[in-house]
Amino acid sequence: MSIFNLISLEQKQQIEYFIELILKWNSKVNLVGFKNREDILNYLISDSLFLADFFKKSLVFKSKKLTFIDLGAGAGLPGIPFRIIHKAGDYYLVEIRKKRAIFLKNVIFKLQLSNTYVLEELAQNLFEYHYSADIIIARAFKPYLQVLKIAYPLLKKRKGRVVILANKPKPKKLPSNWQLETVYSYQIEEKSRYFWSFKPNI
Ligand SMILES: C[S@@+](CC[C@H](N)C(=O)[O-])C[C@H]1O[C@@H](n2cnc3c(N)ncnc32)[C@H](O)[C@@H]1O
Repeated sequence: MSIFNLISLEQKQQIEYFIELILKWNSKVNLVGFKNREDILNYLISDSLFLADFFKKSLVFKSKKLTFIDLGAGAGLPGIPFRIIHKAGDYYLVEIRKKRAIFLKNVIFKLQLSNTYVLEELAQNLFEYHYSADIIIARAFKPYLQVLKIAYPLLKKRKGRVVILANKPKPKKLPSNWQLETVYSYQIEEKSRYFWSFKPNI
């Protein structure tokens, strides 16, 4: 069964509108490498749907009032399609490039995504600006060890989790202040992909 069968007609329409906006803006702002709807859907958006499924099934994430920080959001992946499905809590998309941040603000406005915000900041500065979160998400942002380093102070107070979208079943090595709590695996176009969910050792 396709992961797209798990979402409502309204969510499918919002995702189609998001793809339309990506394709429209992509001619002027370098957002994504893929140039057609099918590839964007298969290779970029599917991950977000599996991510929503992962959150739905995981006991750790049952609280409705979670705060999410999505590091290096780019064109809004995995954040925007995830947010179309998972509407609870607050969601911060962190993106340092101005044009991409403007695109993200435009998408949030057009799709009327509530409690979803863009931070045009360096991820490394968030702690200094007193941001913190329950869940830090990263897809194609930086090597996982760097993501964990940036995320650690942001999660410390809330005993949260870091979820990294990966192409390998598990990380090679892990710093002593982290443990790998869960690995969720799924397939896209017959290739395996993974969510690594890390818990800080506090
Ligand atoms: C390779 S793209 C991935 C985008 C998206 N997560 C995806 O999976 O398609 C990485 C994004 O992170 C942004 N970025 C890189 N370093 C950053 C930093 N230190 N703080 C905030 N954003 C950063 C880049 O501008 C870029 O849009």
